[in-house]
Amino acid sequence: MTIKYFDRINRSSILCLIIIKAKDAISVKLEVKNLSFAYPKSAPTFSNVNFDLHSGESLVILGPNGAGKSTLLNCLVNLLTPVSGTVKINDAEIHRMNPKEVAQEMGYVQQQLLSVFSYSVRDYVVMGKAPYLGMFSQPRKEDYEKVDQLLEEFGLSQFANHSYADLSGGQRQRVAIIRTLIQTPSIILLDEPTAHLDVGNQYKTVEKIKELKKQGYAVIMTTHNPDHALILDDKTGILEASGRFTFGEAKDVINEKMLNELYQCDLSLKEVPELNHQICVYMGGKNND
Ligand SMILES: Nc1ncnc2c1ncn2[C@@H]1O[C@H](COP(=O)(O)OP(=O)(O)OP(=O)(O)O)[C@@H](O)[C@H]1O
Repeated sequence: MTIKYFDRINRSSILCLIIIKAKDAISVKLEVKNLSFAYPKSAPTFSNVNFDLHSGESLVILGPNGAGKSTLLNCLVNLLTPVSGTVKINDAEIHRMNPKEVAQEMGYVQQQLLSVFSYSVRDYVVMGKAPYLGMFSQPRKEDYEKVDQLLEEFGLSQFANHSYADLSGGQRQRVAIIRTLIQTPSIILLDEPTAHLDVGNQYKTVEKIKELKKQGYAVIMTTHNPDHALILDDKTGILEASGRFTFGEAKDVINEKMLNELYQCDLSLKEVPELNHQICVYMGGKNND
């Protein structure tokens, strides 16, 4: 088993959540077969993870703290080597690809975003182009124009010339997503992209993912909020503490029994007439009264 260095993420501009984009309308297929992983001298983190994801689809991965969601994403982007199983993008096995090739296909926004960069936000974001640049080449004017356009779209223009290190956790998270979009991968993974966000920015992020799907991206995100899966109403993966992974449509895999067992908490699913999906509500023990 090989644990690759975190530092590679910066060099190759792989960022953590997963999004897949159809480059120039090319359709993309991510195929995960019988994927199992264990840290050294530890019980398996997960076993036999199986799913396919296509361009324009999203996969929301739910699971309690420590279940292995980040570990699974790290295996998908080839930062961790699984004990067994395969990950293929358009039939190419990811473990046979070099870091630059992986970064051209997959953009990864990790959960822990380092605050050590002294670059301006604009320069940090444009580094998303790194997988396409030669050793001595520079980003082009069009690359900076795209950066400025995305900063504007995400409401972050006023921070363009600020130091990345001075941003708040939530601002860094959104800037990291923009850097991933500049990377124009075929696949983007987002690990808890809403973790540092206020409630408004959480839902804006979910809406952004809907937009990205429409543009042809496929998105994989981890979250602790089942409502994100219910809103996106697409593929959902449930990773239990036991390492068992269940994959299916949100409406087929999310139910009250599953939620209560997964989170060891009194949760209900409620219909909201104005919405065409259910929402998850904490019952505060009312179900046990
Ligand atoms: N480098 C490592 N070596 C050994 N064990 C590890 C390592 N990294 C993580 N773990 C363990 O693997 C398990 C899964 O961790 P992981 O971070 O993937 O879970 P998670 O579902 O993403 O958790 P959270 O929701 O709290 O972010 C945990 O028990 C964690 O302690």
